[in-house]
This record gives sequence, C-alpha cells and structure tokens, in this order.
Amino acid sequence: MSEVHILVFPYPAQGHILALLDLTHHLALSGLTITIIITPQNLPILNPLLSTHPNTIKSLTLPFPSHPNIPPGAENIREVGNSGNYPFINALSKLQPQIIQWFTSHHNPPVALISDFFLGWTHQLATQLRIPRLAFYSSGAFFTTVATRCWHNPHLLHAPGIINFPEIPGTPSFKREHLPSVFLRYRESDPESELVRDSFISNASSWASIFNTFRALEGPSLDHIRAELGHPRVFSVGPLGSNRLDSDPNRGSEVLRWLDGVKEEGSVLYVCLGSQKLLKREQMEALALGLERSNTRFIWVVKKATTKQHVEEGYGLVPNGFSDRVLGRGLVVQGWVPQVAILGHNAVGGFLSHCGWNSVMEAMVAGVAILGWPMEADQFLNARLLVEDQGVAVRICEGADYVPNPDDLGRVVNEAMSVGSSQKRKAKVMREEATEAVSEGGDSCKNVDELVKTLVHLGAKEKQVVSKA
Ligand SMILES: O=c1ccn([C@@H]2O[C@H](COP(=O)(O)OP(=O)(O)O[C@H]3O[C@H](CO)[C@@H](O)[C@H](O)[C@H]3O)[C@@H](O)[C@H]2O)c(=O)[nH]1
Repeated sequence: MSEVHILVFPYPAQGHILALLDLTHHLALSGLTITIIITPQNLPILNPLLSTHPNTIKSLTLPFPSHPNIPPGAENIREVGNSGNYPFINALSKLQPQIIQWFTSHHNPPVALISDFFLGWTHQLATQLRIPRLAFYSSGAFFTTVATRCWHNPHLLHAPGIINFPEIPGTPSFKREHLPSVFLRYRESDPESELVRDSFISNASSWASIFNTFRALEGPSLDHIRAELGHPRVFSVGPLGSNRLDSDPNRGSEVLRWLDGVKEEGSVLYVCLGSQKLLKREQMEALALGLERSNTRFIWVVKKATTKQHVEEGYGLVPNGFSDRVLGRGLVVQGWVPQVAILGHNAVGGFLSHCGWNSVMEAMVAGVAILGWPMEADQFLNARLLVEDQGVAVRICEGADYVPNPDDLGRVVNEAMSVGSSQKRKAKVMREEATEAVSEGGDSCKNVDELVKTLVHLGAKEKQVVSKA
C-alpha cells in the first residue's frame, strides 16, 4: 500500500457522487491510496473505479443506519427525492462510531478526509480523528456564496418580497422560493433541522474546499469564498467528468447511432432534467407539444414513474402517438443514457436542462447552449449565473410544478437552437475556457496537481509524527 492514504465519503445522490468519484479517479491515477465510505446498495456505483484501481481503491462498506422517515432498503436520494435530504444527512451522521473504530484499528490510517458538502458534520468527525477535512462541493461557487449567507441568516426564510445579497459579487437578488431548497426546508428548533444547519455551517471551518468549477465561469465567487474563509486552500478542479468511468460502455449506443445519422452539426436539442426529476402529466404534455412545435431535432430522455401512485397519475407518461408524430426528427428514450457522450456528439447543439450543476459542467465542456428550466435545489441560482451573468443560457421557464405554454416553449427552443444564436456562440467560447482549464497548464489542472501535492505533503508530515513518536 502507498504511504498516503485518503478517506473519501460521497453523499449518496447521483448528482453528488459522480463528480467526487471522477476526482477520486484522478487522485488514484496520481498514486494515492483511497478508501471510499459507502453503504451496500450504493456499492455497485463504485464498480468501475474499484475494478480500474484494484490495488489502490478500497471500499469501506457500512450498513445504512435506519431512520423512521427512510423506507427500509432506500440508500440513495434517487429513491426518496430531494425531500429525503434531511433524514439522509441525519441518518448518515450515525455512522461516526463505526468510522472511528475502523480508523483506529487501521494499520495505515488515512491522513485526510474528503467528503461531500452535504456531509458537513464530517468536519467534527475529522477533528476527532485529528486529520484535516476537505469539503467537496458538487455544486457551484456562486451557489455556495448565497447558501452560506442563508444558513447564517435563517430569518431569510420569512423575509417578504425579493431578497438581496449586497455583499456577494454581482449583488444578486432572488425570490424567497428560489433560494436553495435544502435551506427552505429548515425549521428552527427542530433537532433534525438544526443538525443539518450546523452541518452546512461546518463546511466553512473545514481545512480546505474543493469545487467542481473553473475560474472563467466563477472567478469572482471563488475569490469571494477565499477572502471570506481567510485562507488560500480553495481548489477549483472542474469541469470534472472528462475521464468518467462507465460500468456499461454500450449503454445508450442506440442514441449515439441515431445521432451519427444526423448531418447538420449542432442541430439536435438534448432534453434531460437530471437524474431525479419526474414530470407530471400536464408538464409531459406541454413539453411534448412544445418540442413538436419547435421544429427542432431532439432527444428527450424521460424518467419513468416508479411508485404506483405516480404511475396512476400519469407521471413521466409520453403522450400517446407523440413518438410517431415526430418520427425521424425526435427520439424519446426511457431510463438512463450516457449524457456526457451525448452532449459531446457533434450533432448536439443545445441542452434543455434543469440546470443541475453536473449538467451545467458537462454542457460547458461540450460547448452547447443551455435552455434552462430550473426547478429546485441550487438550480435557480445556477440559472442566474448562466443566463444573466454569462449569457450561455436562456431561461425557458422556471418552477418544479410549472406547466409551460407549448407555443412559447416551441418559439424559444427554435430561437436558441437557430444557427449562430447568441447562446450557441457564448457556449463555444465557454467550451474553449473549460477545455483550457483542464488541459496541461490550465488553472483547474494546476489546482488538481496542487491538491495532490498538498495531500502527499500531509502524508509526509504524518510519517514524521509517527517516526518521532
Ligand atoms: O440519463 C441520465 C441522467 C443523468 N446523467 C448524469 O447524472 C448527473 C446528473 O447531475 P445533475 O445535472 O447535477 O442533476 P441532479 O441529479 O438533479 O443533481 C442534484 O445534485 C446536483 C449537485 O449538487 C445539483 O446541482 C442538482 O440541482 C440536484 O438536483 C450528470 O452527471 C449526468 O451526466 C446521466 O448520465 N444520464
């Protein structure tokens, strides 16, 4: 085993786990030894990493702690939706004694902990273990500046009208309901809520912060965070994902073959609202009609209803006859597709997205225009960054329950997808920036190197302490 051993603790939600595993892959390629904390049902997500690095990456599989508001067997947010975050954060915090026990009996214990920002309580765990904790943010830096202010000012939950953030670069303002939804769920004096709030606040006390973002997109927010933290250990390492390991490389080949048959570059709109969002019947109908009226080629990834109630209410149901009416121009696919490969295909020029942060990063790398439909979580804040600050996106509508007008939707899609639209042009510029950032000598690439050096240095320090003892 290599001397330098790092403990990685991802948060069990698709939008959180993939980016941290991408980073873990980088760290393993740099020669670090890694243990990943996981619960049994999520273990298969690690398979590609574990089989690529059989000697350097191991899993520490711990049983998912039971919780009265989490159905037995559910170990991933995808199974419960975003409302499950409070119970999940609370339940996972119960793993501390087992982690401490594993750590203290290990012959080469980790010298640092890298954990998701939804697991802020691990700051206290790392303090007990006497190792530094690095908070990994699977969301953006701009979002983090706003969310941090919210957690420190819970009265904002009841603030009327528009809420201004004058201390944040760009002096943004938001409607209350567009603030981070994990914050909107906070209830003062409720013990579960208080643990969640303390947990988020602890992130800033952590030894370092790692962001899946890049300077050209979020320079002012990164500088602001660095200044507020009062130390330089803020690593922007994105966009991550270019080296993503796939457990099933043939998955989605039908979609890629369909794209191969499209002649015009950048003419296809890819429609996918993240790994979790299920649209209700009226939204499915409006989106279908809008796509039909847009006169644009498209691929629409539809998430299927899994509960009996959702099935009965027509959630995720593609309107009858739709696929036939758009035959040749549009492709409807159900389930999971290889998004990174699809966005990277020459034929794709636009992405109708909920503005989840991973999707944003992947769109930047691919240089495709974003047609945003923010719904919850950090998505309204991400949309503001993309539409108002950077001009790489257009907002087609907003809100988790909103039913768009099909004519308006069709028109905006048509405009944004037209050859040389301003969003398409800006997206190409951003692609250059994103590509440069992760290339040899680029800012994010240097940050990854710096991060590895820092971790190796921690290992060397630990060795000195052990040999002196
Ligand atoms: O069919 C699919 C659907 C999704 N993905 C991937 O799944 C990830 C989805 O992540 P994201 O776009 O961030 O959406 P969510 O899964 O909805 O992510 C949650 O977590 C993110 C990170 O904190 C937040 O930014 C989002 O708002 C929150 O909903 C991306 O890497 C996609 O490439 C696929 O590969 N195939």
